Amino acid sequence: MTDERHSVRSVPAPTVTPSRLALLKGGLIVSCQALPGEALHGPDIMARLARAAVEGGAVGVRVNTPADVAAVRAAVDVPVIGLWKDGDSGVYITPTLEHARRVAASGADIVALDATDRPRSDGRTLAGTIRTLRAEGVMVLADVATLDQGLAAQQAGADAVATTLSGYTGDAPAGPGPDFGLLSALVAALTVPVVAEGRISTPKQAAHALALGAHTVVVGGAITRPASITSRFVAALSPTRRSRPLRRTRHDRPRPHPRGCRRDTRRRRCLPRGHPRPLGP
Ligand SMILES: CC(=O)N[C@H](C=O)[C@@H](O)[C@H](O)[C@H](O)COP(=O)(O)O
Repeated sequence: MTDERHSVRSVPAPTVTPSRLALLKGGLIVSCQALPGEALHGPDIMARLARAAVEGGAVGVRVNTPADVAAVRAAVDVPVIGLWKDGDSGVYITPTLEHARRVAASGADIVALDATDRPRSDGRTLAGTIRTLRAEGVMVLADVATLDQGLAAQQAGADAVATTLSGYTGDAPAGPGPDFGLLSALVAALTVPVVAEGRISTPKQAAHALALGAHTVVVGGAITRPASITSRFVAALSPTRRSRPLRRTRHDRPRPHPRGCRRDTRRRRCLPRGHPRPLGP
């Protein structure tokens, strides 16, 4: 369990209306997330990242942890999709009803949660969780990996469904790019808005998702994870010197240390062979 639950400041819950979802239609949502151990981790930095995304034209942002949601909520006036990653296996995106309530209370306009059919750590059913949140006035974005999960989430009352978890649950291997197949299937079968999310790394892919019928498109790492972006360039220049950003979730699980690397314990990362040890704090 992360310690953000103890540090979040209280923010009045926003007035939640379906028009919040309408505001996102046809636009780009930028996922502003940095996990503990990553250079950009922290609410203040996420707030600045969210502001930069809005300056660039984002119609919404997606933010992890109550603390980051509160900071971002105070910094931007676009809809905030909040979530709370807890753990790195099984159901870890807003895994329980209490996680969802805390995210909503921190100022999220919409709460994203794992809507797969896997067991939830509070023993509640997905349907019961969604029903309770909706009764409390919380809008729910259901993160799914399959068409059946999308149908079940809609049936349970989710306001929208996202392809977020495709490739991360063992239902199907993650491809290198977005799961446009699942997106199309969800668009054809559901009446609630479908959000394209996961491994969208180019403007062309984002535009294609909209052309396939996505209500809105979420892009994360390709915009807000400079370590990952840098490593792609580094790998292209010299694959043997590839640097590896620290990853914490199942989605971003730590990768094996490269042969001959040295540990930089102070910054909790590994240094490729030949990398100079950093100076200063
Ligand atoms: C699977 C999972 O845990 N996804 C998380 C959901 O909040 C984030 O780590 C992703 O960055 C986000 O979904 C955006 O995706 P991408 O960074 O690929 O554009």
